[in-house]
Amino acid sequence: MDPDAPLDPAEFDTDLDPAGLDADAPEADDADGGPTLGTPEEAAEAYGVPRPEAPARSAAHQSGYVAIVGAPNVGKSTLLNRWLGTKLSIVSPRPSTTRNRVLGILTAEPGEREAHPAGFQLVLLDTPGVVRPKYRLHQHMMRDVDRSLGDADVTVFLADATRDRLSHDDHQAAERVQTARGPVLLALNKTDKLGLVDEALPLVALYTEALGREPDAVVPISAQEGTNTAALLDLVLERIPEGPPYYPADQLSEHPERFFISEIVREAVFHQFRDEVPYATQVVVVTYEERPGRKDFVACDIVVERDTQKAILIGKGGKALKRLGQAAREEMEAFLGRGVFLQLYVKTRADWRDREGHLREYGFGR
Ligand SMILES: Nc1nc2c(ncn2[C@@H]2O[C@H](COP(=O)(O)OP(=O)(O)OP(=O)(O)O)[C@@H](O)[C@H]2O)c(=O)[nH]1
Repeated sequence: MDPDAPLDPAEFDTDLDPAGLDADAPEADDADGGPTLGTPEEAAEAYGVPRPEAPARSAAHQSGYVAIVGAPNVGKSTLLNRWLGTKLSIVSPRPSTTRNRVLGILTAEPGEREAHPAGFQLVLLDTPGVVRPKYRLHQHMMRDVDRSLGDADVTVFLADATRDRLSHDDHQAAERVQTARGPVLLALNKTDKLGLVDEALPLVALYTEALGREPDAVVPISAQEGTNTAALLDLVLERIPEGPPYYPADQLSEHPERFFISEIVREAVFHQFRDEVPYATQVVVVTYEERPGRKDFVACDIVVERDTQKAILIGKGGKALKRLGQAAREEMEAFLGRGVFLQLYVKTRADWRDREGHLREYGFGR
């Protein structure tokens, strides 16, 4: 059997009412629920980290880069989405979902926010979870992390508040964060899972030791519930330089729609398949056509490393692939706000995660 032969194109063309992603997005930063953690000052005091002198709130427009860095699965993409008030970066319960740095642009135009009347623009960088590289792919991912740390005016070092000690990946992340160009804010996430926020206190000392310095601030948050995420944003803004916007006010990202389309398929793979399959999967958008008066036409290759993985993705009688396509199409329609006609093809590229040629073809290392 030719591994590259297209399957019967899985066609997913039912009439779904495309719903705006915003409809499901949590209210930006004022959601109820989770423990109330108080002001950043109280939080910093509770966590025994003196809050250093923060610069006075700027009267001029501010702009800068903010890197969100941490071990896999700590909630970096969830925080990016929370701040943007929309789902831009894919999220899954499995570690190492994010593979490229995902850039989201948060703009407040002059007069839009009372606390920041001059307006601001933050270029938020969601980075892949820090791991010890096992494949060449991981090396590219870690280069993305380092590049983000080098670009960032402020780094948010995100950690899981529910751990009782640092994992190997947390240590690796702390080591990389040591190279951050600007201030480092330690945010302890998932506090909604704690009975008392104080349970996370011992982590502050452990992270301080791993970083080799005191963080510039410590903030317990819940990215999922929106607890203290606005306070964290305020602490970030206090450290962002004055400057003009880099991007037009209505631009949310610099990635093309094709990038998000491939990420949506990849996210669906993470949600529907277990073990190694999602990690061995890359998605390439082969065709993306907007067709006036008709649904958009999207064709994607789903690339895996082994024929056994291909068989799993396709499933008996193509059932698994059909289910995957249906979920991905619904998400795409919500993202694009338009109807989509989606075709998926599964292909095998042996060991692509370790083949420089394939990695370049898939956009790593550019
Ligand atoms: N309870 C709880 N779960 C959270 C919170 N933030 C994120 N999560 C969950 O943690 C899991 C990982 O979240 P992601 O945002 O994908 O984490 P990430 O750090 O971007 O992950 P990688 O891509 O692996 O680096 C998902 O199941 C999220 O729903 C939180 O504040 N509270």
